[in-house]
Amino acid sequence: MARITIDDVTKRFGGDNNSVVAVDDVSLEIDDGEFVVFVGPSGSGKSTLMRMVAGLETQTEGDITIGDTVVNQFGPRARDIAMVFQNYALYPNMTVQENMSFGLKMSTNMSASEIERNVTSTAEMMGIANLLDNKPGELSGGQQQRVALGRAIVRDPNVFLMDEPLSNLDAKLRTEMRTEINRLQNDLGVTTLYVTHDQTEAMTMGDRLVVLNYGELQQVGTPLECFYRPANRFVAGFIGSPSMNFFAGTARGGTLQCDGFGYDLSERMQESVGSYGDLELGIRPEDVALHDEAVDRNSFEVVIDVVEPMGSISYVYCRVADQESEDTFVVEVGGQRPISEEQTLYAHIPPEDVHLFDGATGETLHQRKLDSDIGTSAAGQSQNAGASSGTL
Ligand SMILES: Nc1ncnc2c1ncn2[C@@H]1O[C@H](COP(=O)(O)OP(=O)(O)OP(=O)(O)O)[C@@H](O)[C@H]1O
Repeated sequence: MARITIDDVTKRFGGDNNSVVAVDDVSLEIDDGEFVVFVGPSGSGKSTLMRMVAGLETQTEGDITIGDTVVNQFGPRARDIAMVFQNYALYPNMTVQENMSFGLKMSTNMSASEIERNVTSTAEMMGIANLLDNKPGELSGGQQQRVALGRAIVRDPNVFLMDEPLSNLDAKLRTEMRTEINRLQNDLGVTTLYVTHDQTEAMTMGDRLVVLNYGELQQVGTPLECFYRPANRFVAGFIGSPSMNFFAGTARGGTLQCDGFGYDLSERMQESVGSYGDLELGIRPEDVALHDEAVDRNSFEVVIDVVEPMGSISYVYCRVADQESEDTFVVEVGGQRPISEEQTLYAHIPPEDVHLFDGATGETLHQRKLDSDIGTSAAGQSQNAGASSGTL
């Protein structure tokens, strides 16, 4: 097990004239035994950051420390890490037994019988003991992924690095393996970095999320902190599914004038943001209410675009009435509530659930109220990149 420190790390690809900044001055501390998920859209620098920790890529600037050792000059072998990739990277001509033994044979002085014992017990733990004589081509995707995980675990490394390990699996298997990786990480207690672009995966795995966009750190915090206390509009929009709804508007004298409706800013909101300026109002789909009539000044008529039944809930895609804009926002309602596209309904946005963002910078200016303290992150630190925490 090991603590990992990433210190002012930048990675630029290409020459001076057409260089790409894949990772931009990222600093991060990962605790011994912690499970940290790098999450962000495609091209945000997640894999590059992980590959630098692995020693597969060299940073342009900054230091990476594993345990007490600055590993900048060390190749992957010397870092005592095990990686699991999206494409499994199993050797097709070797049996499962041989695939799992290979790393141990190459990098340890273990005897053949010791290696066999370790491989067998890990294969039993992973539920693949009956497949040890098979070759990867004879296995399903889920079984291959178990072998890839088993091969990493049997090496008993200081650090696990996993780059989108579940993205080739179907939805059901993905959910199963997600639970399994959580359980394994918990049992083994090995420091783990996990890359995904899937925010649902990110929310359900890991002690802390590292949210990246365009190579820049947006927020580091527990999944709940990132969900309820997003550092900026990007995090608010990225974490949570369906995404937070946003309404752009201009505040004048305490009323936020959005396209098609005015929203009275509460006293608490005005304390956070003032009464004038360009803002974006953010509200989660589960926090918007749909009524048969306007309940107060902060209600507005909507046109129902599409109703998506999901079973216990439905997603209702709405537009603000009498607007040319085709933009929709989504409301979550109970699955048994009958809603049709022909109905006239009014959306109500409760002030206690509203987030407000700076219209120009996206910085969080005001956060929703919470019923309880969501706690601090596992490492006792929540790093909000360039954002105020706002008023509760
Ligand atoms: N070897 C390379 N040469 C040039 N540019 C690269 C190289 N590797 C990555 N990049 C660029 O660096 C940026 C970050 O890429 P990276 O693969 O780290 O993103 P990512 O968040 O992991 O994306 P994805 O989810 O699509 O894998 C992208 O703009 C990418 O095009």
